[in-house]
Amino acid sequence: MTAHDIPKATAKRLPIYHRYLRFLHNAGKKRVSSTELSEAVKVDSATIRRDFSYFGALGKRGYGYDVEYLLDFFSKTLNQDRLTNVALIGVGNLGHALLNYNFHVSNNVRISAAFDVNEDIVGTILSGVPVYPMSDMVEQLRIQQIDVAILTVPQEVAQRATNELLEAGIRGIMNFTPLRLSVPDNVRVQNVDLTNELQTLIYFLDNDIS
Ligand SMILES: NC(=O)c1ccc[n+]([C@@H]2O[C@H](COP(=O)([O-])OP(=O)(O)OC[C@H]3O[C@@H](n4cnc5c(N)ncnc54)[C@H](O)[C@@H]3O)[C@@H](O)[C@H]2O)c1
Repeated sequence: MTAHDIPKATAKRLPIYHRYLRFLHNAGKKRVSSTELSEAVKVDSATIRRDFSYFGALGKRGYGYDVEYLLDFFSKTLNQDRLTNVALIGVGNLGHALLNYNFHVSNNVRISAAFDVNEDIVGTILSGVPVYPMSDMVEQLRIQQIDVAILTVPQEVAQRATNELLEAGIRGIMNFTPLRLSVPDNVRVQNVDLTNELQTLIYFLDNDIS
């Protein structure tokens, strides 16, 4: 089974499993039961067993799951062994926060180039990441073989910046702007909306849905 055949909901949980397995492995644990895993990652054990079943029978009754084997398996599935360089477009409030964070918990993704129009920061290095002018974007993305970008520009310029990203051959955009971007079918957009997330949380609390 390839990553493409895994249901989307399962694929979304893989990084959560992966992070906890890495933690267990670092702590020297050799095996873990689905109940233990369930309590740690807050996913019910039936879901965990079903998720894992997509990868073949990985668990053994009465033994649980082999931590090292699972970790190795998930690392490969998630491409954790490969470093992916990501670009950040728009280094304002949110962009700065993301640059500071720079995905420290993960060994395999990092923002390696940032782009902005603000003359005050262009040409500087922020949190170890060079900030280039937008006019260098197409060239830099090609040189650095970057095909994923995080978009944190003002809404009014979001489509324009996206068009430039498309010109540079981008394949995936993590879109923090409120604009629904127009992209061709072969480009994937992941919209991130914290307000939405917060409202969903409040809705669940108000309606007592677990
Ligand atoms: N999804 C969320 O939950 C969430 C949360 C906060 C903000 N946002 C959105 O994220 C975006 C950024 O918010 P912010 O508070 O960091 O804004 P900001 O104004 O602080 O930063 C925007 C940055 O983009 C740069 N910029 C402007 N035009 C540009 C262009 N054409 N090309 C490249 N860079 C350009 C600016 O110089 C600035 O550095 C906004 O669209 C905002 O609505 C989303």
